[in-house]
Amino acid sequence: MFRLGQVAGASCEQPAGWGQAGRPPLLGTCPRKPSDGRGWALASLAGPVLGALSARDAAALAFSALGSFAWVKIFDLLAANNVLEQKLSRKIVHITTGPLFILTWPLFSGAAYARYLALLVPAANFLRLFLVGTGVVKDEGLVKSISRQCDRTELLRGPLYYVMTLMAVTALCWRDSMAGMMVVAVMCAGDGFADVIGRQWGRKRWSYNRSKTLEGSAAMFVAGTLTGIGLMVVFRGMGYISFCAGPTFLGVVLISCISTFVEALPINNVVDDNLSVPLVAGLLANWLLM
Ligand SMILES: Nc1ccn([C@@H]2O[C@H](COP(=O)(O)OP(=O)(O)OP(=O)(O)O)[C@@H](O)[C@H]2O)c(=O)n1
Ligand SMILES: C/C(=C\CO)CCC[C@H](C)CCC[C@H](C)CCCC(C)C
Repeated sequence: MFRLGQVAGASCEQPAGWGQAGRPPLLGTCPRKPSDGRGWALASLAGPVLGALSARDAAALAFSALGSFAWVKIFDLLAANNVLEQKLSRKIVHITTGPLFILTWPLFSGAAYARYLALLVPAANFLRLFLVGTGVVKDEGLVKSISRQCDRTELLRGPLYYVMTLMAVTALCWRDSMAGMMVVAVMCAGDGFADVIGRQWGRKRWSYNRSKTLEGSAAMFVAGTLTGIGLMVVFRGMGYISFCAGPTFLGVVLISCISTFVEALPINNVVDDNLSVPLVAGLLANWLLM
């Protein structure tokens, strides 16, 4: 299989399977020459792009893209059929999609372009949220499963920031950086569990923010810490990162603690916690976990 590294590195090299004329095959067949020049130019571009993907990367991308669609759809159906309360459906999507997404990273090859391929999945979700949120595309199920009050414009805030953070983490951190794992741990599991536990069992309200509770913050701290450690252990097991457990886990605890404090600040009207929490966690992790 022909890889992108080869394309970038050796423009003179002609991939196996190209015809005598030096043109790319399109999905295994020889394309008929389109009548207009622009069409032929596009077909010529598509060939190398498709041909450049290894079977492994193509399968990983397909799995991640279909998985993201199917996962959100399951909660869309559960909320639509009132099996799950809408708020809980939204929070389960919030807690699970980020960690599941980064667990698909090892499916991709070691090619330099692999992270950008993986990034296409949150990017496609960004586009979907944007189109549905602005009303260009109608998707009541998506609105019901991930908005608080069945208001499509809500998709343009928390959920959109959430996928933007996943895009940033994929491009900047990828699988050999603990910072990305920590960001996903506190934004997804931490913030998500704060809501689920705080809403259900929260009693003691913070004096500086009456809408947040001690129980919610405790849940965020525990979930963020355990998910961060869990992701790091998994990626270490696969050989992508290495660390010394004692100081690293101490760093995780500290980052989780400070992120929990930031989440409970009364600043949600100024900056969404899908931006403030990952930003603080990412900066701290970059400093403490490198
Ligand atoms: N530390 C926290 C965080 C949340 N909550 C509970 O969860 C609810 C929603 O929390 P919040 O973070 O304000 O959620 P939203 O901003 O509404 O949703 P999201 O962050 O998903 O955009 C709060 O009213 C509260 O009952 C809590 O008790 N303690
Ligand atoms: C409700 C959400 C945030 C509100 O705070 C989360 C919105 C999630 C997106 C609609 C879907 C994101 C999908 C991921 C980029 C990919 C998941 C892949 C995996 C294999 C399930």
